[in-house]
Amino acid sequence: MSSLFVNHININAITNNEFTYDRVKNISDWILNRVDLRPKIAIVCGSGLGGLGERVQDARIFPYEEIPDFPRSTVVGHKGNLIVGKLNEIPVICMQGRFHSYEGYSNALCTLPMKVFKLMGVQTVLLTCAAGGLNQSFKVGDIMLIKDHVAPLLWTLQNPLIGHNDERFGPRFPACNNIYKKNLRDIFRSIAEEKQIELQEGNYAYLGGPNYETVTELKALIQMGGDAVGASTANEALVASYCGMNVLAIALITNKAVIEYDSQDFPCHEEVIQIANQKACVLQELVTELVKFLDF
Ligand SMILES: O=P(O)(O)O[C@H]1O[C@H](CO)[C@@H](O)[C@H]1O
Ligand SMILES: Nc1nc2[nH]cnc2c(=O)[nH]1
Repeated sequence: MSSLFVNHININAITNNEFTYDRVKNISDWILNRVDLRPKIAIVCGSGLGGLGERVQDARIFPYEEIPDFPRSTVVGHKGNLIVGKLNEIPVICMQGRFHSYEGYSNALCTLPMKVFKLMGVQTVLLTCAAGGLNQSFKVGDIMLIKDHVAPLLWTLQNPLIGHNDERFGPRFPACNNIYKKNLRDIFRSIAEEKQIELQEGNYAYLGGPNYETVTELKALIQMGGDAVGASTANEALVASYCGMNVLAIALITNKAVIEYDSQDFPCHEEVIQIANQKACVLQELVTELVKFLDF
């Protein structure tokens, strides 16, 4: 089987024709052949949130570069390990670092792990991310449960579902009005309530990055219904849902969107990582409790 990569650059930029069922199955079998556990829950750690992976016990750690046909993590705050083990006694598979389209990966490649999870037998995908707060009532450090997304990039040829559709993954025309499952959000909310952790809920706006947004773009995203903005998660949620898996997604608000022109404030990745690191333990606590309720 020939590699999809030339010097780690994805040569399959537009269609997902190269991500055949057999090729994805090859990756999924490669992982399953190396572990005894059969996780039904997958967790994706966002920028600065990889500490969750360190909570996984009896862990088998696979650096991405060891996994056949897997992309590499190139972003600070994304370690690039796939971890299989137990969180709170529950079998999980955890991505310590994700792939973003601004790294030069097509959205089809960014979301390849979702298809791998599907073929491994995963039923629930838990996505985490760092995001900028568009909703002016949000504070830095808030945790936002994602209710829905708006993703202008996915209205274009960047949509990861473009190309040949293999029905063994999902339908040609998937419905998307119910991606982020209410029952999972309800469970997460009740865990937060019990722990007296304040929770926000809102819509995630997805842009490709790598630049942070202009003031006018931010205003447009607010008009579109966005409460937080980032460069991930929505593409993964779309593909996970298309594959028939349950999706829960949580954004940590690491910065407030600067929606005044001529402001001297500006976002930066160092601050995103710093805030994510500071607040990661709260998110980790919630997720560790949550997995007990997802292993059905
Ligand atoms: O979405 P995650 O991977 O958490 O990362 C977020 O943080 C980075 C910007 O600081 C962007 O990649 C944005 O998407
Ligand atoms: N695009 C984008 N990604 C982020 N990740 C964390 N904060 C932000 C932000 O303000 N914009």
